[in-house]
Amino acid sequence: MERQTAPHRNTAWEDSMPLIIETSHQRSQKYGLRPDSCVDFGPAPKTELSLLFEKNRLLHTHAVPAMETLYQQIVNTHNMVILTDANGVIVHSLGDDDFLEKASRVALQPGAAWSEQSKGTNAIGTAIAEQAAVLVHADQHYLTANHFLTCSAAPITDHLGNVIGVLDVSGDQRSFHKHTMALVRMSALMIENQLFSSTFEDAITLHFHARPEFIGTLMEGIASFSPGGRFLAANRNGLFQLGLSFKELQSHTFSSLFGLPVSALYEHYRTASPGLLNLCMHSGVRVAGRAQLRLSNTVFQQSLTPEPPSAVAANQAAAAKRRLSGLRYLRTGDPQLELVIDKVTRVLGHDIPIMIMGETGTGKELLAQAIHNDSPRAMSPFVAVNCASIPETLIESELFGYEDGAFTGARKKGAVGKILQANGGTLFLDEIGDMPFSLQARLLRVLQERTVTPLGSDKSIPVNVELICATNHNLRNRIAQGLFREDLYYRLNGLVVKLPPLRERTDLETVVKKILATESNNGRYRVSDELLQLFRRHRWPGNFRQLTNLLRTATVMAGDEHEICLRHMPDDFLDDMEQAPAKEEPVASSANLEEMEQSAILKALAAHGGNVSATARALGVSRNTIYRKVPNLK
Ligand SMILES: Nc1ncnc2c1ncn2[C@@H]1O[C@H](COP(=O)(O)OP(=O)(O)OP(=O)(O)O)[C@@H](O)[C@H]1O
Repeated sequence: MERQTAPHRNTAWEDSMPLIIETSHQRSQKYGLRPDSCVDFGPAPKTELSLLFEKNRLLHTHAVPAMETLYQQIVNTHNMVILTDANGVIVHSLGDDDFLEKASRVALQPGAAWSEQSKGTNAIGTAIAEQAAVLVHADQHYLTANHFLTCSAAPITDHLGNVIGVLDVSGDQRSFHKHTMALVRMSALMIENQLFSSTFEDAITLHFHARPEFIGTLMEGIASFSPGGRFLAANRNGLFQLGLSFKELQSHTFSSLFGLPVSALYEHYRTASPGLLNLCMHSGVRVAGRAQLRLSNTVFQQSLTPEPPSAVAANQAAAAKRRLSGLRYLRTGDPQLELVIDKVTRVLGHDIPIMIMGETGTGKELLAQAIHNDSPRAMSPFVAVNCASIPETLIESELFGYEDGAFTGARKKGAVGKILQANGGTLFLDEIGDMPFSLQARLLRVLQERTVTPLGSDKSIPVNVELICATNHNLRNRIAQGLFREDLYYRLNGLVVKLPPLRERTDLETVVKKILATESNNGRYRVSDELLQLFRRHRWPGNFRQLTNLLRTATVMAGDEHEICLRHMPDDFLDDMEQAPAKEEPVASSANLEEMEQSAILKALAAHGGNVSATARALGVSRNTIYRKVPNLK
């Protein structure tokens, strides 16, 4: 019987697939598997899962944002996004509920092994065996039990080129989409770049490309050098552009590769607005570059001294960067946001916990970081913890830290928890509503007693942190459901602010321009009027995260063109627009009536500069009504 191939095949990469599948089937046979083999689909024991998460903590941390972004692109398509370790064991998965249930029957869940040895030909195992992106469709899977699937996987490699994991999208084979593989490969690259950026501190990192507009995109090459200019590593695109292997590059320096002494690089960044570097690679190809200097955990864009940077320079540059990411840079003209910024500005430095509410991607973390940067604690650490993305079993050790050998799988020397890491600075607890109930009492104790006791230790360590929390749950509902402690809630909600969703923002055009300026590095792109109209009608379920991602891809699609228009939009975005042509009018349930009332009051407040009496007069209601309807105003 002829095996099915995924529809719409046409690239060279796709042409090599039949051979890869054939070879993989031969390997599967050698492993002693039979197409009708029954494999173990049972869930993995909890202890094994804890160890798996602990071993892959770094990969997981950097992969989750890319996975969530990827998932937003394929939501409601009967697909799931999967992250595995280097052996094909699933570490994390996100998916549509209906498909998750079906998937759990073939063990597409954390702890399950998808190496070729255990499941025969499949995208994850075959991507590991081939060290390449692989699409396995329907009956190309070796096991008959997996024939209902279509899977696209891309390996994730570290800065040395070792495969450390796999990113995969698996779904019902009837939901095959020709863009999925490209999305998976782009997301894997994004994770690799994230990991790469976090690997080197005390280093010069050069972002480069032959076309300046590609700097800051996924296409850019990245290479790191020691402060003295010795080559350390390059990302996948960096190696490709340099045209040398990692081994060959090890004997090179910044100067031998880019024809410029490191001292000239420092000199370049002494000027007030240094612009892009114009470099000539050892091969004679000219590239544009932007250097980034990382010193002792501090990232900064521009070295301010002629000498190899000192700690003083690092502090100056870090301060410059902080000024550029303070609250006033979030002001882009939306009245609801203006009100939020005014409120948080008033409590800065008063040790009042701030609770930021808002849908996913509305910029809660960005706001928290800006609050920290403008606060008197700006010189101390800002530490963010996402309570929803850390597996429940790890939150406790992540937050409180642990002593040597406190639990199986713990690192030998113990670890400092995030609370202590934030000492003197700000602790940002994202998705606080997802904090396990059992840990909420411990967190409350830390806040009240201002001490932390690491796991496996009997010593309490004094700690002083400013707390900012964020949630997209309604915490009062969670209290009513017995999922969130009321006492913790009242300890956390000193000032509650709500970030408006993108669809309600009145500054969409400014926001789009701002994102395009950041993404394209030199502001060369603009969005066509027609597309902007479409953006205004869209519901933006992923808010800023979705918009940023969409514009990032669009700038790559637009290439040399200056105007981004409909044809640069991905199909799924256009499909969404067709299905939901206009922002739906809100259905008047009592819950969203309340929200609508609140939103109208907030808008009126903004129009009256936050003056409650003037707002009350304008709306024809009493001041008390306003305080009652917007309880966070006090
Ligand atoms: N005002 C803004 N201008 C430009 N980009 C923004 C803005 N706000 C947020 N973003 C971008 O949107 C993405 C999501 O932002 P952020 O992580 O702060 O949102 P969030 O509300 O904390 O999301 P989640 O609830 O999912 O954790 C980030 O890439 C951020 O840089």
